[in-house]
Amino acid sequence: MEQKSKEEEKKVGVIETWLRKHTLLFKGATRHPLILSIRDGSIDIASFKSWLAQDYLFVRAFVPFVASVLIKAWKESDESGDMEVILGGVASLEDEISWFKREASKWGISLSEVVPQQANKKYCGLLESLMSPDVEYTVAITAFWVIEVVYQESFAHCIGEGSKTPQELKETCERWGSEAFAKYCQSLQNIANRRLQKASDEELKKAEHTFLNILEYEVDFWNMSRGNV
Ligand SMILES: Cc1ncc(CN)c(N)n1
Repeated sequence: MEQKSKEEEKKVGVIETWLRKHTLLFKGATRHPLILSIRDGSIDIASFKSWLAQDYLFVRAFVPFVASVLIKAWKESDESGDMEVILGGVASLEDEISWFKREASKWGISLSEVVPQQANKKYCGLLESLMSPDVEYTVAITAFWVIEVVYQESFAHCIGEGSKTPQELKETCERWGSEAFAKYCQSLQNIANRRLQKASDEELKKAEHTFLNILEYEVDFWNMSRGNV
């Protein structure tokens, strides 16, 4: 793909430029066969249950990561509104954890017995490395946005026009596919874009590397559940 000049990137927004440049990988993470199988109704429920159990563990590790982004916003942000957006994210994770517990009990999953699989451990390890105070706010908020937007784009696809998502999975898809979640992701994207526009070349490079890393880890995360097909 053609290289964009820095001036062009500023006008379009760094994230939009990356999304165009890395369309294939982004599609790989947001149109994974597991998601497509939810949308067309062919999903194997064992795969869904496996994803649910692993994601519960992931979300527990995601909470301290989001808290670390909040601390970075407090210390480094040039806009006070960032904190409110991130705080909203922390607050909604409490509800999300309760939802996972209810959903797990609905499907007969004992969450205390779930063992993290390799791809999950690796991804949680990445989250932990991103919590380091050495990781700049710009890189951390970009990571936060991409983690959230992968789920938003994926699950919105399952409830879009023509979807045959089974009734019992619709609530899951609504959780991340809703308009409200899309708006929240847009707020995160706006913060990340604002920061990236002012970032040094070195910071930009680190943020793009993290963006790509996360997309790959998301694909691996979906793949874990496919092992059950
Ligand atoms: C693996 C994964 N990625 C993203 C999300 C959305 N918070 C999630 N729950 N799990």
